[in-house]
Amino acid sequence: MTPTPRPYKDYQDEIYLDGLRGVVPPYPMTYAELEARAQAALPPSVVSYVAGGAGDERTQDANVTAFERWGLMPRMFVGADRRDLSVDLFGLTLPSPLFMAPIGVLGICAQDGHGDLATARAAARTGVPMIASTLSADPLEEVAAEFGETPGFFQLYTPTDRELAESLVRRAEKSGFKAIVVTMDTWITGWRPRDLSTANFPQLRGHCLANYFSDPVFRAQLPAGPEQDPQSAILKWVQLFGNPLTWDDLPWLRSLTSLPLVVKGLCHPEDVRRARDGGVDGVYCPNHGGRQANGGLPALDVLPDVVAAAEGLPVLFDSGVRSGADVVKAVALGATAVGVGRPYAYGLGIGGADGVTHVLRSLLAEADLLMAVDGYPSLADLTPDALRRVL
Ligand SMILES: Cc1cc2nc3c(=O)[nH]c(=O)nc-3n(C[C@H](O)[C@H](O)[C@H](O)COP(=O)(O)O)c2cc1C
Ligand SMILES: O=C(O)C(=O)c1ccccc1
Repeated sequence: MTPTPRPYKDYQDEIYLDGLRGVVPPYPMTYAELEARAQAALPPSVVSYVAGGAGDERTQDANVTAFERWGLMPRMFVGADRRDLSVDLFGLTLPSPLFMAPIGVLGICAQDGHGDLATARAAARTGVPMIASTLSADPLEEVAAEFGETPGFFQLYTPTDRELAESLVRRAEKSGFKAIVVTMDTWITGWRPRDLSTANFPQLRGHCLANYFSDPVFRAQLPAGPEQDPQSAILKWVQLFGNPLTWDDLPWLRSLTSLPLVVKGLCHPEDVRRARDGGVDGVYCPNHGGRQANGGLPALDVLPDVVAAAEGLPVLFDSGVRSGADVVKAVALGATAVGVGRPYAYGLGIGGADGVTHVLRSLLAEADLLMAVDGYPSLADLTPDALRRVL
């Protein structure tokens, strides 16, 4: 079924109509306010985990400021009164290029600890796909059950135990996930001063192991069920978590599933070419929101070379996207689909599924209105030519 183009600008009309009725917008309308309100609402250790990045966070900050160096050229006499933001990805027609990047330990951003389920509900309401992290507080089957008509993707952190990896993928297939996204850049976590300051990172584990604890292959390796002996279960997970995969493992990864396979963390054109030759269906170019390696390039700056090396293969992008204008710019630089991480985690922090829905609808309304105002009625019109460098 092809979804009809959605007039995302309607969110603006809704807010103004509420205003006429005397309703004050319950949620913030700028990213700065969203961040401030979420950080005030969430416990300090959760804030350090979500907001923090690697080293002095220069790469994380540069991800955001990289967008300021590009400007969209306005075009007139276009008559862009109807916009089509839809995207074809892996045989699916998505209503927009926006998606939610995988966030591990997302549960703790919601007051009831079930942030993964709330996010999946927001996906169902908005049509914006969620890439569900391996590291979730609720089993992937329960997360998938909340997606409604919206497709969902499963992000795999490949454990060292191949049988366990296979079991996770089979479960994702059975639950109706539409693609497997394998993250390559986080088999070990980077140097994160904020997490080190609060020293709470290890405690987060208790809130993100539902997929392991519910897995028969994992459970078979434990002396007792994780319910009776959580300590041993967590230690087992630590042993199995990070697999420093090499190119030799790509044929095995490819053989794991007939679902579309996406590799996340590819920034070097040579890696993109090798992944393409290895039969992946899409490449995903982020730098993990600057959480893993400091001293690197802003993700947006590597995007054009990744797109060129992908030679027509879909390119998913994230890291630093904070506005609808950023989504438009990433598409113009060649991204097929554009993800946000922290913005929706903050939406969850201030208002659960409603908060996430607000963040997503705001991003989409802003992108849609920008395309209307600047005369770009469809994503196909957004090419690198539409952009100029800000001097
Ligand atoms: C709190 C947090 C947890 C994350 N956990 C995961 C994860 O489990 N798997 C993964 O592939 N990426 C993870 N990421 C990275 C995101 O998928 C994404 O690349 C990044 O957040 C994008 O940058 P942004 O936050 O600037 O939008 C995480 C990011 C954050 C902020
Ligand atoms: O924090 C992250 O970015 C992430 O991906 C992760 C990795 C291991 C454990 C928890 C989160």
